[in-house]
Formats: sequence, C-alpha cells, structure tokens
Amino acid sequence: MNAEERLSLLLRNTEETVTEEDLKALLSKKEKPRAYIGFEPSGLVHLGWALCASKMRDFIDADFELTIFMADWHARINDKLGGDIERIRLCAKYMGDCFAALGVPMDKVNFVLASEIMEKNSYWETVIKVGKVTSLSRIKRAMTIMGRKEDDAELDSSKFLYPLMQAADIFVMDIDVAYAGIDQRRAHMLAREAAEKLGWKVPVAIHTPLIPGLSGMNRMDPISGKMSKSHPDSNILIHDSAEDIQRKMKKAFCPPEAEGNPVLSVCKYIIFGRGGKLVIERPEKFGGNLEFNSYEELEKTYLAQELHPLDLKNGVAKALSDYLAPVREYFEKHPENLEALKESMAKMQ
Ligand SMILES: Nc1ncnc2c1ncn2[C@@H]1O[C@H](COP(=O)(O)OP(=O)(O)OP(=O)(O)O)[C@@H](O)[C@H]1O
Ligand SMILES: N[C@@H](Cc1ccc(O)cc1)C(=O)O
Repeated sequence: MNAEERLSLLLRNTEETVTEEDLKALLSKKEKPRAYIGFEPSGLVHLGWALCASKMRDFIDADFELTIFMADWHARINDKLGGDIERIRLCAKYMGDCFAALGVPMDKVNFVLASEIMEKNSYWETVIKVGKVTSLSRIKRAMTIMGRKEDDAELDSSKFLYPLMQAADIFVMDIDVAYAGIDQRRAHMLAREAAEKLGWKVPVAIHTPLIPGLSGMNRMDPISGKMSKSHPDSNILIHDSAEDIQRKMKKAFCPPEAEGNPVLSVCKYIIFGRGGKLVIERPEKFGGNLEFNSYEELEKTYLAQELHPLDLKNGVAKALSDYLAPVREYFEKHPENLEALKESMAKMQ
C-alpha cells in the first residue's frame, strides 16, 4: 500500500485529523507508526464502539502498530463498575473478546492495561511534567473526556488527575497517533500543547464521529446525546438479539434529514462503513424491494422522501442483526468473560 492509499484509509469515516500535514509527514518518515485508542472498561459494549473497532482495522491495514489501552485506573477514578478494580479488570478481558468478535485481529495488536504502564518509574514523572505546563482551568475544561461536566463542583480531587494521566499515557507509550471519538478531543489537544511546551514529540490526533443515541442528539451538545452505555433505552448493545434490535429501531428518532439522524448515522458508519450494501424489503404495493450499494445513494433516496422511515428502520434492523451475527457466534463459543462480568455486575445492584 503506498502513502496515499494509507492516508485515505486512515481518513475515511473520520470527523477531524489534527493535523493532516503532521499525519502525512509521519507516514513519509515512519514505516510502522504507533497508534492507540483507550477505553474505560465499564460495562456492556454498544454499537458506537463498532465504529471504533472498524477504524482500528483501518490502522492495522495501514500498517500501524496499534495498542488497545484498557484504562483500568481511569475507570476506577471515574467510579465505573462500583469502583471495584477487580471488576474493572474482568471487564477489560470481556472487552478484548468484544473487539475480537467485531473483527479486530487481536494477534496483531498490543492489548495493554493502564496498571501495567503505571508501574514504570517514568509514569508519574510524566504526569507531573504535563501538569506543570497545564493550567487547572484547562484540566476542568477537559472533564468532558470522562463524561463529566466542566463545572461540576462536587467532583472528588482524583478526577483532576485523569486528563493528565490520559495525556501521560500517550507519552509513556511513545504514541505517534492518538485515535478516539471526537468527545476525546480535549485530551488530545491538551497532550499536543503540553508536548509543544515540553519539546516532546507532538502526537497526531484522529477523531471519528459519535453515533447518536436512538432517541436523537441535541445539536448544541452532541456529546451528551451520543449512543452510550449510560442510556440503555437508546443504545444497541452488540449482544442484542434480532428482536431487541427491531424493537429499539422501531422507536428510533428518524427525522427527514441526515444531520443528527441516528438511523442514517448507523447506516453511514456501521452498515456502509467498510463497503457493504443495504436491502430494504417492501411489499410490491409500496414500490417493492430497494437495494443500495452506497450510503450516498441511500441518503439521496431518503431525503427525497422516496423511502418511508419505517421501511428504512426495518431494513436497518435486519442489516444490523446480520452485522452483529458474528458477535453472537463468538460469544456462544467464548461466553466465560461475558458471563463472569454479568454475574459480577449483578452483585452491584
Ligand atoms: N456513540 C458513539 N459513537 C462512536 N464512538 C463512541 C460512541 N460512544 C463512545 N465512543 C468512543 O468510544 C471510546 C470510549 O468512550 P466511552 O467510554 O465514553 O463510551 P461509553 O460506552 O459511551 O461510556 P459511557 O456510557 O460511560 O459514557 C471513545 O473513544 C469514544 O469516543
Ligand atoms: N477517556 C476515555 C478513556 C481513556 C482513558 C485513558 C486513555 O489514555 C485513553 C482513553 C473514555 O472516556 O472513554
């Protein structure tokens, strides 16, 4: 694959790259750059992460050394899973299963737990150095990277370490490209600015969009309306059955426009994310079946009101169920971590 092909693979399905010039320069000078994405192990996985998994595959295909980072202590700070570090680590194992089930070749990635890198002597030194060049108000603004409000006065003080730790993770692992959903932008901008001030390597940041929750997203605050495990009614879990998907899709917000439309967003980034097609089954009297081979074709037809929202939803529910069939098969063969996590989570309530 030449540099141009690598670049277009890395840029597909993204919302922004900071900066494209830096990325081009990196590709021209490094054969196997280092990229990473981090997650808090914090519960059952939803469809938004399928977009992350798909992008991870792009990084691997573009010949990057990819690290999937399981932020166990970050999740502990963020009070996830009852703040129980053992439960959080169990969840990290289950997440490894999820990425494998979503088609990430796990033998080609580094799967790293935050506690492993935190044992290095340089970790806390790096946190402190980043802290020395970052203002407290900047840290407060970055609280949104942990799903918290900037002005929440009730936060315990460990949470102020979190953005510094997330930036330090990048430096300690010697990362060239930090990848995440756009809600993580403030962490990456903080890391870039700290690196500039400290004279360290400035990481490139690549961000994918957020799949909206099924009940729709507030344009003024897209982060809080994203599909998330915190909003079970408006998410699709990767474990959902065909019936669950159908039921949830039926209730989904589906306005006659593309922006903020969760059903079209699922089509764009999941169903057509790596090619693919969509078949809408319709009785002859309503125009018969439709087949789309690209998202653009689908969007055009839908916006021209030649496809009824209910028919679209039914077709998407069926396509999603097919998309997630390998995930169901994977967990039928490897149920251990999922079952152990569910059992452990049941003890929390
Ligand atoms: N709806 C989504 N669409 C696309 N990417 C997402 C979505 N939700 C989260 N991500 C990405 O997944 C990674 C982990 O995010 P995060 O831990 O906030 O997920 P979550 O399951 O929605 O968590 P929570 O429910 O606790 O807010 C981040 O890179 C984030 O940008
Ligand atoms: N802040 C990320 C998790 C994360 C933590 C540390 C990292 O280095 C990277 C990512 C989230 O909420 O999903």
